[in-house]
Amino acid sequence: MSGHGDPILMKSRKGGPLSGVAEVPGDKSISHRALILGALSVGQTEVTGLLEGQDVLDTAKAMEAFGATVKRLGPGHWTVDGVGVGGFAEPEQVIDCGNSGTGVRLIMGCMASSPISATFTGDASLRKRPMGRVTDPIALFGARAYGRKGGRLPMTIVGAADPVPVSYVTPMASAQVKSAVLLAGLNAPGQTVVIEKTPTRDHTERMLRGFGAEITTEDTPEGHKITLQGQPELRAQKVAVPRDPSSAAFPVCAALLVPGSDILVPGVSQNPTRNGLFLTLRDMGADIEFLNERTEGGEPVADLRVRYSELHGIEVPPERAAAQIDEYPVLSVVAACATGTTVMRGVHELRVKESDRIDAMARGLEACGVRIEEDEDTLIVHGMGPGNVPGGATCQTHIDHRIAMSFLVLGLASQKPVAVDDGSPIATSFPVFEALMAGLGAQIERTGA
Ligand SMILES: O=C(O)C1=C[C@@H](OP(=O)(O)O)[C@@H](O)[C@H](O)C1
Ligand SMILES: C=C(OP(=O)(O)O)C(=O)O
Repeated sequence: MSGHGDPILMKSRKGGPLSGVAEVPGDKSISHRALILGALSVGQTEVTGLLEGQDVLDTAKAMEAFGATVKRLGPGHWTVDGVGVGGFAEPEQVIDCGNSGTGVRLIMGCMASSPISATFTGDASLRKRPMGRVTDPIALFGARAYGRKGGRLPMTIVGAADPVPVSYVTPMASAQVKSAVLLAGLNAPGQTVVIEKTPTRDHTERMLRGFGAEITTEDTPEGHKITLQGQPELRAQKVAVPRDPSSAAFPVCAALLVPGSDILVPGVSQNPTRNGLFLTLRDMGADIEFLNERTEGGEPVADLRVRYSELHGIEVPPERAAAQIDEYPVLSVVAACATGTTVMRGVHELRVKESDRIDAMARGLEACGVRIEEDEDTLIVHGMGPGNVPGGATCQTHIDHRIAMSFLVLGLASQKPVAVDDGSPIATSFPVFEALMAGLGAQIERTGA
């Protein structure tokens, strides 16, 4: 069964200003989808800027197991020879999605409407995460799921031999659930409809359209409605993956918190379903300039110039939650270093990520001397003001890359160093994090296994 490697103890400490250019890797969500849609297309898809994080590498392996041919030509440069919609072969082995909720949930969706079975597993974090949110809607297509109690991995999905199209209102704000339903709808006849009350990241819709599917979106009284015409022939594409705003968040927040810093983060996706953190930081007083705004690979991108700023706490608009869902851990670090209180409501989805991120951040921040209030759906951070967070703790990361990187950012701005018990999960989404942060002048080190 999947593990996540040996723990890597890491520590960060205060140093001089951060400066230079931070070229963060390709977007994780788009990288997964480029491989998956490439595998479901006819012909050879060519991807540049692919994130070579473990989550995406696990999806690449899975696509091979379902019959696609996936090749690496050079750094971030990959090809996928697809099998076409409905062409997935039955994998001979268990599909191990490692740490990746996106990987497992999207892949379950794409095989659910084919007459094949597949068994999925993942690491100790992924095996705790709920899969019922995907197995419920794919059952409507005719697929069956046999998993552990609570809808947990390992789990076998028996795809529908004779799928029917589905109309589904997502019960939670989740792009993974929306995408799983749309991907299942590809191999069903007729129209599959997804309605989401809160719009979530729209990469699946944008990319399906780019690969030739007939897909429309409209705002209706019931919510944001997406209609997909089933059984299209998807055609191979060239996909240029923009840089990941969720990874950019770490150098951006570090530069805002370390006095005297001035950095440039080029080519970061500014897709409005992903840019919530940058808007929130600006509301807190951050000096972020959006330069050279343009479109690359069908996504709006900009170069971000970020300078050290004295920040103040705010009530974060809850309607912005979906557009910054993965950024709350590092936002709570920024909030701890800001003056005044930051209130984050509408964030219950954080409890079912790689870890319970509300709990992980609350416990670690408390250990670093910050006062926190929380309930099921809320995190409130009482900011201590610039330079006033004591730090000096070892924070538990619970096999969660974003928790690890967030506390390492905190250590750059706190009085005493901050350690994390395990930085190894950082490789799932941001394998060059340490080198990139070192290049900016950040003091982050490994302190032993
Ligand atoms: O669809 C995607 O690529 C993702 C959707 C989000 O998850 P949910 O769908 O669970 O909100 C996000 O947290 C995850 O990092 C990536
Ligand atoms: C939640 C995340 O990823 P996933 O759900 O794909 O594991 C994340 O990267 O923050």
